[in-house]
Amino acid sequence: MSFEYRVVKDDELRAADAVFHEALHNEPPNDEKWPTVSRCYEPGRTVGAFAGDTVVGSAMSLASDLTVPGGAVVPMAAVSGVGVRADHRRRGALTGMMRRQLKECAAAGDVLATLHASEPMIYGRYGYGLATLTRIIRVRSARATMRPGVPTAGTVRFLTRDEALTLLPQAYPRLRGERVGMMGRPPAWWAISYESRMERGYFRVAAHHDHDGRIDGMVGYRPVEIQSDDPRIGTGIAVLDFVGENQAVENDLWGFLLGIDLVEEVTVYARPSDDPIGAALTDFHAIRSDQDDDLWLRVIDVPAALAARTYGHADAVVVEVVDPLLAGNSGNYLIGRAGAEPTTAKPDLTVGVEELGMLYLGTWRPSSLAGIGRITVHDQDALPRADRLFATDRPAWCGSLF
Ligand SMILES: CC(=O)SCCNC(=O)CCNC(=O)[C@H](O)C(C)(C)COP(=O)(O)OP(=O)(O)OC[C@H]1O[C@@H](n2cnc3c(N)ncnc32)[C@H](O)[C@@H]1OP(=O)(O)O
Repeated sequence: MSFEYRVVKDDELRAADAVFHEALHNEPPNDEKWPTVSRCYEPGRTVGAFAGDTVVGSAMSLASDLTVPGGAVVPMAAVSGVGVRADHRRRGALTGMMRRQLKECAAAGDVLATLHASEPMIYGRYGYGLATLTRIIRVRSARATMRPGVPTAGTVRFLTRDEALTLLPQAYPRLRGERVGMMGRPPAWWAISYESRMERGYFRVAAHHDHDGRIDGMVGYRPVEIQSDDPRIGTGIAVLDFVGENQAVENDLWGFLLGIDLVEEVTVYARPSDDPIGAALTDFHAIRSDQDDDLWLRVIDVPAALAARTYGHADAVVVEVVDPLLAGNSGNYLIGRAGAEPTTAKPDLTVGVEELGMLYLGTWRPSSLAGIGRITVHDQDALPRADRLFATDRPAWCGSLF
């Protein structure tokens, strides 16, 4: 059976959303919850796979933006809500939707697309490369004491639902700062990550306020059960959002979370790899952390993306980009301190568009990818230059789950 791929109409959105919920083994929202869930979708940005009139696959995106090396903010599609009905799987529905979605996003002017992958084996074939890494940090509260002298910056206070949904979107752009990999949070993001979670049940939201009462940090968390036969073992908390404007604010947010009574373990799901919490505690063994994949990035418009970021100090290299899905991207690019532009010069390196996504925010060095056979080197002398050109000062990090 072949599918039709097209943009989902407004009156088909609920059926498309049900496909996604069922693909994740969740019950689709009832009439009461649908008004909130419908706000998680932006009009005209959901692509469906249709068998006749029936939607059997769905993939949506939000119109957002991403901070790239050098500080430019680039239009980005934040892809989410991907699912195919279990009785229609492995017949190409996802492939058809991904291809159609890339075309739609390109037409909308998105230079990049990003997603968080449920399974890492899936999205490389569509040109998504693992572009930022994150740390899942677990802290045993009972062993966690802040060292004396750790700077603090204000106070933490719980927000009501209405406060959270009005005050946090206003505060976030300032907190985002210039960190590479951080993204804009459009209204639909707040519907997905805060409003829906608050509506589904217990989701606590607290904001950090500076000494003038201005919000400069936020955390959102929910309690989770810790498996144990010991009835005295308390609960755990899972922190799904944790952003502070500066280190002192983040120290306070950590202090707040680790000070909540009857909590055995605090797990923060998305922290940058350079979060210094371990060194801020008296007992480094109070924490355990796992590296995890964060943003998968697909460059939709290669010339625009390469021109948008800045590069380190090194002589130029010529990089050939190969993009089997969006042919206009394939070609040679001269990349140097002054920027990047198409060239007819012969390439020093050849990279697939997936690997370009891995290099773009500075997370991986070209020489590392060459060492594992993921990019082809025509001139070995170009590799250290490419390493310096693509390098960034600080690890890229997104921090917004979607
Ligand atoms: C960004 C997000 O929203 S993440 C959430 C993603 N959603 C889910 O995980 C929900 C549960 N899973 C699903 O709904 C579906 O299985 C999907 C969406 C992952 C895949 O949909 P399908 O229509 O079956 O994919 P399709 O038939 O187009 O397969 C495309 C390719 O990916 C491969 N593939 C698909 N799913 C998987 C998987 N889980 N593991 C490994 N390979 C996979 C297929 O083998 C195929 O490979 P090929 O190109 O070499 O032929």
